[in-house]
Parts: sequence; structure tokens; C-alpha cells
Amino acid sequence: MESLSPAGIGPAGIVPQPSKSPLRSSSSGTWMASAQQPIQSLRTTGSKSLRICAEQKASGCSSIDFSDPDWKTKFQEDFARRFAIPHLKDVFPDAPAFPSTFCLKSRAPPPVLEDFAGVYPSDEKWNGYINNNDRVLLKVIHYSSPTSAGAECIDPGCTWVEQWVHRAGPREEIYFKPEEVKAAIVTCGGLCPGLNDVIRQIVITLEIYGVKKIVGIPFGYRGFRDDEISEMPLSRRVVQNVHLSGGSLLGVSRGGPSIPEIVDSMEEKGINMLFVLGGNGTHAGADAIHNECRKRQMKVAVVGVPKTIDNDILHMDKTFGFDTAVEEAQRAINSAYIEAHSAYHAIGVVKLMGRSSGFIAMQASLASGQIDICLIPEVPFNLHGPHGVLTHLKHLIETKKSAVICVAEGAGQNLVQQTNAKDASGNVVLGDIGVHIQQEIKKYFKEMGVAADVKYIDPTYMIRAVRANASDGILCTVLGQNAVHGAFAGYSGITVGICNTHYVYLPIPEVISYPKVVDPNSRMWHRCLTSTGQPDFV
Ligand SMILES: Nc1ncnc2c1ncn2[C@@H]1O[C@H](COP(=O)(O)OP(=O)(O)O)[C@@H](O)[C@H]1O
Ligand SMILES: O=P(O)(O)OC[C@H]1O[C@](O)(COP(=O)(O)O)[C@@H](O)[C@@H]1O
Ligand SMILES: [Mg+2]
Repeated sequence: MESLSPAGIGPAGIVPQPSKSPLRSSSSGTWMASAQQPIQSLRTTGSKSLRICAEQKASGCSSIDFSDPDWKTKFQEDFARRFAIPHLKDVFPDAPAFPSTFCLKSRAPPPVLEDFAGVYPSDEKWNGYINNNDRVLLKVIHYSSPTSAGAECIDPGCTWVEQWVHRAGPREEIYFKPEEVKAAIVTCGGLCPGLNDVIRQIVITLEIYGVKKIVGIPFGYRGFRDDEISEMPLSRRVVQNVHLSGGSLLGVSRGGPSIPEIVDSMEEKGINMLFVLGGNGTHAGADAIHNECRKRQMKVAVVGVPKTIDNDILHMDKTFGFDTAVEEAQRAINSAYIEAHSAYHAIGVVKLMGRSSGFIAMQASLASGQIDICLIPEVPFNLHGPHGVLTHLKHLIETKKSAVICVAEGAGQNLVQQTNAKDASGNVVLGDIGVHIQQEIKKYFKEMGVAADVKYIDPTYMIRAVRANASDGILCTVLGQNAVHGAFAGYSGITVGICNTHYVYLPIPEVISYPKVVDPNSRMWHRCLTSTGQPDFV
């Protein structure tokens, strides 16, 4: 594995503050944060100090002894180990490296590898490669106190600790000969704007390296075992215009074969580069495939590209499709607004996606400026009672004559009937909070004898099916290209992402250890509250 030893300490002029945290250390000085508590319960308490706990649990550092003068160095060493990206050389120490075939400067169109007789046209003087030791800073804010909005602290004093992750991009040395590569692409889980853009860029970039055998595995992991489904040959010509429409050229699915079955199929098909586009579940699968390939001593690169409009993957500024989803949600919100404002005493309700994370609902509410009440899974609320949503709605109808609510699908699950059902991937099937809110509003106003018209819009699948907008188009392009660069560089069990506007490689387990959620103490949620003007509903 490639890792970087911990570097410098902090930005000039910023002195770590002494601890003001209410959390206590034991007599031995060891940090006593309760790592047993589940992240969700820690996060919903709203306590700053517990936020530190959550970070500790996430980073596996609950046993840090902060009285040890070297704790910071030890933390950074541990961090570098955790965020090291697995490389083929971990398993095949003698794996030969070759000069890269990805050299835009000296590339003749299109590369004909046979012409190079084993010596690829790498240009050492070209500064277009990424050095393996290049790093990107994962966190860029120095919170001087755990009480700062959104503070993520490692120790009670919120000491500045640099956390470096690996920079993505083409390397000068590659570990696969393009003519020996058979690359496969698979898209799993639900649809997401931009899937076709990523597929397209992966294919185009593979071809630039000189790969001739590129296939798509239809309908997610399912396509690896279903005899009815055969692999789809891909080329620049096939994918040229696919980004002009939404969906996935390859199709998607949930559930599917076991990991050994998938790897058996990869062996049968001769696949030695696998690009996996999907969310948390898909990435868990990709990491398991990577480990199974290692166990079987297969020289294979497995690289993920995070796909989820819910934006619930850790450590990334955003995942592709999220921006588009927020933009598309504006149409639904605007319709609800127009309906609500045109009818007498009307309330518009829009349900947006977000299984456990309210990012789309929050950002769409912020972007539209038309929302009076935004409800997300991370922030508990009551419908009834003096501080409930319904009381506030009554106030809005009395004063504004209309109101618009935006609710994330995972919000208020304690208020709706649970089915205990799971989908084919094992995800809990949620109760319909949108329909529930609609019914409760109707009942509430009817019982009061006040006229109220409720217009309910669920644009879920309309949002997911659209093509990527310009910003997501660019993100997909970079992520798709970087996925190929990562695989050729010999990395496996990694995923690609954008971190503080820079592009990075991250080890898969670190990005899926739990779903990223909206921090109710973050500035963004506070901005959303400022914008809607809604009170607390508890
Ligand atoms: N823990 C897991 N290990 C291996 N494969 C998984 C795991 N969780 C989900 N999968 C597989 O990943 C695919 C996509 O998972 P799903 O949860 O539906 O979507 P997403 O990847 O968007 O979260 C499915 O084929 C599912 O069977
Ligand atoms: O109806 P489906 O296809 O199961 O998808 C619904 C789910 O898809 C999502 O949009 C995204 O889920 P994935 O990231 O797992 O694809 C969730 O918000 C939603 O619960
Ligand atoms: Mg999922």
C-alpha cells in the first residue's frame, strides 16, 4: 500500500485552543468517548461533544490517549494507513510496471500498440502525470472550538490535524499492458443522472490507453450470472451519444449473485479491470469482489465510481447526479408553489428522495426559496401538538394564505407504519411520509372546520431519470477518466471522488462505513432554516 507519513502541523498563526469540551477524560487521560453508541443516536442529540464522539467512532480512534504528547502523530500515521489505497504490488510484489500509454502529447491518433513493439510512447518530460506521493487535504477548516458551527473535532481542543488523501489522475507507470486488458463496466442500484456520462468517459479513456476489449455487464451485478444476459461490447462509437439521455445504457438492478459467483464469472469472461458504478451497497460489493480477487491471486483492478443522488457517500463534496437532482427538483417545487398560491388556502407538499440523508430536500429548498417547511431524516419533528408542523401550517395559512412543504422520503419514519419489508438489495422499504403528511393535513384542517386544499407531488422517478446537467457532466467526465487512470496505475479496491474541489482516490471501506448525513448543526442546515423561517417542530 502507498501511504504518506504525517506531515506538518497547522496553519501559521492558529494556535490550538485548550479543551473546553464537556467530555471528560479518565484518570489515565484516555479519551472516554463512548464508541459503542451508534452514529445515528450520537448525531441526533445535537451535542457538540458527541459530534466528536461520532468522528472518533468513524475513524476508529476511540482509544486515543490525548495525554500522550505524540497522539497527533499517531493519529496521522493511523489515518495514512486507513486511507492508503490498495495496490496490485501488495499482492504481487514483482508485478512489472510499464511506461504509460496515456500520453496526450505524443499520442498519434489513434494509438496502434503493435507499432511500439513493447515500448510505449511515454514522454518523461511531459508534466501531465500525477506523482504517486501527491496528496489532497481532506479537511480544510480549522475549527478553533467544538462549539463552532459544524465543527468536526478529533480531540476536545479541536486541534488542527492535517489529514491527507491520495490525488487522482494518470501515472507515468502503469501495471497493465493495454492489449492484455479486458475491461468491464457495471451499473448497480437505482438510476442516477450521469451514469451514461461516466460509462462514456470510461470507454473513451480506456481506448486512449489502447484497450480494445471493453464490455458492459447488463443490469447490475445480476448480469454476471444470468445466462440470458450477455455482455455488451463497448467502444467510443457505441457510447458517443449516450450522455444525451438519462438512465443507464447498461441497465441497473438490485440484488443479484453472491460475490464468489461474480468473481467466478469474471474469471470465465477473462475480466481483469472492473469499473463499478453504484452507491453504498454497490461499493460494499465492489470491495468484496476486490478482496475475493486478491484471495484467488487474480491480477485484477476493481475501481468504483460513487453514484447516488442521495449524496450519502462520505468524504466527498458531492456525488454525481446530486446537482442535477436538486435542479430538477426545482420544477416540482415550483409547480407545488404555483398550485398552492393559486388555490384558496392551499398547501403544496413535495416529497423528494433521500433514504437516510436529507441533502436533496435541504439544497432544493435553499435553491428554490419557495419552501416554508423542510423536513429531513436527520431532524426529528412532530406533526401534532403546539410545536408541531400542523400548528405552524395553520399559522402560515392564516398569515400567508398558502404554504409549501418539502419532505425527504426518509424523514419522520417514526410517524408512519413500518412494513419491515426489504428490497432485493436488503434496503429497508420506507413508509410513505409524503402521503401520511398529506392525509394528516387534510384531517387536521377538516376537524378545525377550516378550508384547506392539499396538492401533493411525488417527482421521485422523474428526477432520477433526467440526463446530467452541465456541472454533473463535468464531474462525471473527471470521475470516469480518473477511474481508468486508477486502474491502470495498479490500484484496486478504490473509489474516485471530489474533495475540496480536487479529485482523489479513496479506499472503499472508508467511504461507506456509514451514510453521510446532514449535520443539523452545520451552517448549511442553519441557512436552510433561515431561508424557510420554520421553527423547531419538537
Ligand atoms: N453489503 C453488500 N455486499 C455485497 N453486495 C451488496 C451489499 N449491499 C448491496 N449489495 C449489492 O449491490 C447492488 C446495489 O445495492 P443497492 O443498495 O441496491 O444500491 P446502491 O449501490 O445504490 O446503494 C445490489 O446488487 C446489491 O445486491
Ligand atoms: O424505487 P427504487 O428503485 O428502489 O429506488 C428508490 C431509492 O433510490 C434512491 O434514490 C437512491 O438509492 P440508491 O443510491 O441505492 O440507488 C433512494 O433515495 C430511494 O430510496
Ligand atoms: Mg444504497
